[in-house]
Amino acid sequence: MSRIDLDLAHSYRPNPSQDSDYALLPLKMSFEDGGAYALLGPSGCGKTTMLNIMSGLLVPSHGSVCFDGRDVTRATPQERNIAQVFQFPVIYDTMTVAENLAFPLKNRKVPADQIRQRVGQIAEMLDMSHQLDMRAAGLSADQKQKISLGRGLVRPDVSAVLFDEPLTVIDPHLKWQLRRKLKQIHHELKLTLIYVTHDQVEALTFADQVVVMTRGKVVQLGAPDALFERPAHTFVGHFIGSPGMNLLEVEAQNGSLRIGDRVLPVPRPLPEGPLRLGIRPEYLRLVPLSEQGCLPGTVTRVQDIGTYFLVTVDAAGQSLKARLSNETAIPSTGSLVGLQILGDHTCFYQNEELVA
Ligand SMILES: Nc1ncnc2c1ncn2[C@@H]1O[C@H](COP(=O)(O)OP(=O)(O)OP(=O)(O)O)[C@@H](O)[C@H]1O
Repeated sequence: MSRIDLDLAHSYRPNPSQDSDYALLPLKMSFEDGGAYALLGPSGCGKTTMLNIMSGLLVPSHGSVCFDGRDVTRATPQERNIAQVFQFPVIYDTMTVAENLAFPLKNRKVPADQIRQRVGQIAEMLDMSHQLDMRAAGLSADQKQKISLGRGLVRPDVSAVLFDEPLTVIDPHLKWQLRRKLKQIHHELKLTLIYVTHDQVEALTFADQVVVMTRGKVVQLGAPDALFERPAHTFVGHFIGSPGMNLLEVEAQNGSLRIGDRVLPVPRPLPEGPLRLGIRPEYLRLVPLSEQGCLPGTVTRVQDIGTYFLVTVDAAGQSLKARLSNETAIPSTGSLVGLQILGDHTCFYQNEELVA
C-alpha cells in the first residue's frame, strides 16, 4: 500500500487559459496509506479524471503524482501496482467464481495454497463462499459485479484499490449491504481504497475521508462529520445533507448582523461586509416570537417525511427549511414563528469559503 501525493492540474485542451478550460484546477493533496477515501461531487466535476490520473490511465497536463515519494506520473497502472473496479463487471464468463477471484493472484505467480486461502477469505467477506464453483456466466449482474469487487480486493500487495461508481448496477437493497460490507472489509484488509461516487450516502457510509469536488476544484477533504458540522465551502453545505444547509444573505456591520430589515447582535467575531450565514435544517430551531434574537418568519409549507417533519419558513425575504422531530410541536402553514439561527452550529461564509 502507498501514500499518494498529488500536486497537479489537468486540462483536456491543448492551451488552457481560463479556469473553465481545466477538468482539474491546480490542487495539492495526499491520500494516506491505508485510508478509505471517497471522491464525491456532481457529474462532470472531475472525479473520474482524478481517479484516472492516480491509476495511470491518464497523464496530468501539469504537475506530478507520487506514490510513497516516488514520482510515478508517467508510470502505467501495472507499474503503479493499482487494482481497479469499474461501473460494470470486468470478469471472465467462462471461468468459475473461484477462478475469477484467483486470476489477479495467479498472474502474479502467488503460490497455490496462498491463492486458495485468500480467495476463500475474500469470498467469505462478500458472502460468495457458496458460489465459488459456479460459472460466472450463469450469475446475475449483481453477482458478477461482486466478483469484480472481489477481484479488486484480492491482492494484498496493491498500492491502492480504485473504485469508479462500483455499485451502479447493484440493486438498491444489495447496494445498502455492500456499502457497509466494503467499510468492514477496509477495516479488515487495511488496503488504501479510493471510491468515486456522486451519491453522498454512498460516500459518507463508506469513507473515513471524503474529497468533495465541484467544477474541477476540491472544496473540502474531511471526515463525514466535519462535512456535516463545518462545511468549508457553501457547496459542501448545500450538497451534503437532506435537504442541504440553509444559506442566508447577511451583512456584518459595526458589531451587528443585518438580515433583511432585522439587526441581530454578532454572535462571534466576523469579517465586516456581505456574508452568507449557513445553518443546517437539523439545527434551525423554531421558537416563540418573543424569544430574544430570533428572526420572525411565516410557515409556507409543512411536509410529513415519516420519521420527521420538514417545515419551510419564509423569513427576511428568504426561504429556510427546518427538520423537526415528530415529538416537537409542528406549526401549521401560515403561522408566524421565530427562527433561532444563531448558535454553535451556525457557519459564516465569505466568497463561499468558511470564515467563522
Ligand atoms: N476525454 C476527455 N476529453 C475531453 N474532455 C473530457 C474528457 N473526459 C472528461 N472530460 C471533461 O472533463 C470534465 C470532468 O469530467 P470527469 O469525467 O472527470 O467528471 P466526473 O465528475 O467523473 O463526472 P461523471 O460522474 O459524469 O463521470 C467534464 O467537463 C468532462 O466533460
